[in-house]
Amino acid sequence: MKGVSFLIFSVLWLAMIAFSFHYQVEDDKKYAERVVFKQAEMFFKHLVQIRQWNSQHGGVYAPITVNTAPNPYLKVPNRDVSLPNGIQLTLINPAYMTRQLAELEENGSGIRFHITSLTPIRPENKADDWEAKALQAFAKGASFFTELTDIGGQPFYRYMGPLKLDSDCLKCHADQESEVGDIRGGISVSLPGEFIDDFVSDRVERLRKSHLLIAAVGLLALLIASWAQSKLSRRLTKAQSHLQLAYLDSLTLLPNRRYYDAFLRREWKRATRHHYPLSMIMIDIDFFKAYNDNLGHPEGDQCLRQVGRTLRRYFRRSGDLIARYGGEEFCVVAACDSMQIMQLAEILRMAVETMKLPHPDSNVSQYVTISLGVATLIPAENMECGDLLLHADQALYKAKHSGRNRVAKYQV
Ligand SMILES: Nc1nc2c(ncn2[C@@H]2O[C@H](COP(=O)(O)OP(=O)(O)OP(=O)(O)O)[C@@H](O)[C@H]2O)c(=O)[nH]1
Repeated sequence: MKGVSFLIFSVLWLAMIAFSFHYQVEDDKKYAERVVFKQAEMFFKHLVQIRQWNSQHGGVYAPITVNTAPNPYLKVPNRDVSLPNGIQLTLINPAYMTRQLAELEENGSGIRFHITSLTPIRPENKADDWEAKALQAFAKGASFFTELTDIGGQPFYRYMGPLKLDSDCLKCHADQESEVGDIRGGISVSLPGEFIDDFVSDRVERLRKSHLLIAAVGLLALLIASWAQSKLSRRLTKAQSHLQLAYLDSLTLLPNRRYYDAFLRREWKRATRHHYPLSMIMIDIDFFKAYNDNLGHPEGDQCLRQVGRTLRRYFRRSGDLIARYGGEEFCVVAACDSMQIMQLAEILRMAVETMKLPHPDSNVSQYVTISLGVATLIPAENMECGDLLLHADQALYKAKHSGRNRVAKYQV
């Protein structure tokens, strides 16, 4: 893994961790909200049960005190009674009881609930804007209404459920034009937002720690992988350069004799299996000894490099090979017929001649030239690849002895 890849993977990894953190925090918040609304719903249902108990008894009597004054909106016979010992009692109906409980609850736990209706008998039971919205929703068939909203600038999780008129209710509400099953109003339950703040901040802290740990472990793993990979690639590069040294001629950077031998054997076997012709060109620089003698060995090396570069330009196909055979000799192996190899040989000869590399001591040209011996065989089981080499060598001998700077073909 190179530096850039390591950086990209690290950024991707950290982005994934950030996404996971954000997703889980949001999910936990939603979960906490669901729990709070569920609590509010249970609170509402519990209140309804208590109210039912009260209405089943037609209300309950309690001593009249400063906090429990007779309910002026309760128009029933025997609302206030006196015990023989003189104690004054007043009837507490479900609505009155709910209001009293609401006061206790708000002062105690901070949970607020409010019995309300769109047409309240008691002005204090008037619905606030949010409750009015909920009551309108009940009128359209909603069975409950929830929202995270604010009361007096403070966040509250609010739940509201409808109150339906039953036969016990009619004992007190007989004067109203209502029937059993009608929605008489509702009770809103409001839980302070701060109820879940502690839970959420605790979860966020835990998630932050676990995500930081996972991010660090991931980065460490990436770092180790990157280090291991760069070590491996260093080894590979080293092995590759050893391999190149083993198979490349260091002067011309062409494949060397060892590579050529292996290549020829492999191509020979393949051509034998598939019965197609294999051709070879042996190439030798003309009067190279004289070139060396005249210009010096370093110039001779330079000449070999230039000839090698020029010849190499014609070999792009993976099935063809040009190699430095040894000394000032080059060798070509190609999977083609005799006509094609003759054409290629002539192209190579002209390519070297048109380099116009001055040769001060050549008998055939003022420039460096080459002689080429060409041979083609369709390999068979009873032949050897050395036969092809021998034929090409004999053709080269012919080219040399018939004047140099030419192509000669092996003739049986
Ligand atoms: N500079 C240099 N010369 C080399 C290298 N390898 C072989 N030679 C020289 O190549 C020359 C080959 O000479 P010969 O085999 O006599 O052939 P020639 O002079 O080219 O004559 P013909 O091939 O008959 O045209 C020798 O002088 C070798 O020293 C090399 O790597 N560098």
